[in-house]
Amino acid sequence: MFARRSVPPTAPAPEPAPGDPRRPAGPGVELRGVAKRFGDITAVAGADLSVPPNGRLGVVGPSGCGKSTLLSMICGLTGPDAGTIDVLGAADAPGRLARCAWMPQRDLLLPWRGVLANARIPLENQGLTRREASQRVRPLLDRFGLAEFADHRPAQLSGGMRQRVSFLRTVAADKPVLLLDEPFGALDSITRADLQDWLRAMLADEPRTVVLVTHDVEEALLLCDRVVVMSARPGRIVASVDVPPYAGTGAAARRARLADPAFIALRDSVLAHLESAR
Ligand SMILES: Nc1ncnc2c1ncn2[C@@H]1O[C@H](COP(=O)(O)OP(=O)(O)OP(=O)(O)O)[C@@H](O)[C@H]1O
Repeated sequence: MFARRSVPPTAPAPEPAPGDPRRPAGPGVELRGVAKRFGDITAVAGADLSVPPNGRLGVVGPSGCGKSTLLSMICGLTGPDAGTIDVLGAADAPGRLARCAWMPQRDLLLPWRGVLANARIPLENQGLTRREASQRVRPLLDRFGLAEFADHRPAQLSGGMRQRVSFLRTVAADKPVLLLDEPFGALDSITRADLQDWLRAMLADEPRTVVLVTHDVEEALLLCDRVVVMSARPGRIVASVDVPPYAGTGAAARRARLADPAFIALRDSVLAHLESAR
């Protein structure tokens, strides 16, 4: 249903210069001793995480354990109370924000803008004209099943459609780091599987550093090369599971993976960690 590439082909990109946010320098995403309190609530306690450039980390954990807070700290929108965060060589909040495309749980679509106009916001923010940004984003509408709805306002869309617009906007931002917070939670199972397949194929073609927060353990294991489990609040990393790569893309490869006894054993082990993390 969805085709593979994230952005329409353009002229080959030159190798990013040193200092360019797209150039990997050192670790992809690294957190050392990161903690965050909101008043009396300790949301995150002493988180240590390291994701190599173009690595894909899945984060699972009980509701309220601080997963979303972790993402908003990585991209610099929430300041940690303790610890350090580095994103592709940037330790300061504006530098981290420049390197990250963040898809929050709530879609934050602008109600007065249509689908296309919402999806092109990051490109407008990067200095493209509305026309140039529309040219880049429009081909993606079809791939996300939104072509007929280009001018529809968010209030005219279903929850699943709004989530697809939000996901499209995140991918279209074309940043080297994707922070995805339950990106497919509101989708029906067929569309969800389609978008998982699309994302996996896109990342195979155009690797990026990904931190994926999800309540779906299978989704984390299908899309990521490592999955960490957070404890109930205050959130700590209590388990880390390496996920062996698997060959192929698309629905057949996914189904074979889901039926693989090694995959089932991995899923059960993450679920067991989750149960003891509550
Ligand atoms: N801006 C805020 N002000 C006050 N408390 C907050 C704020 N953001 C998060 N919290 C609190 O911090 C804790 C962690 O919230 P967070 O949204 O990070 O959890 P989560 O693991 O993403 O939850 P869920 O899986 O339900 O989305 C919660 O107790 C929440 O109430």
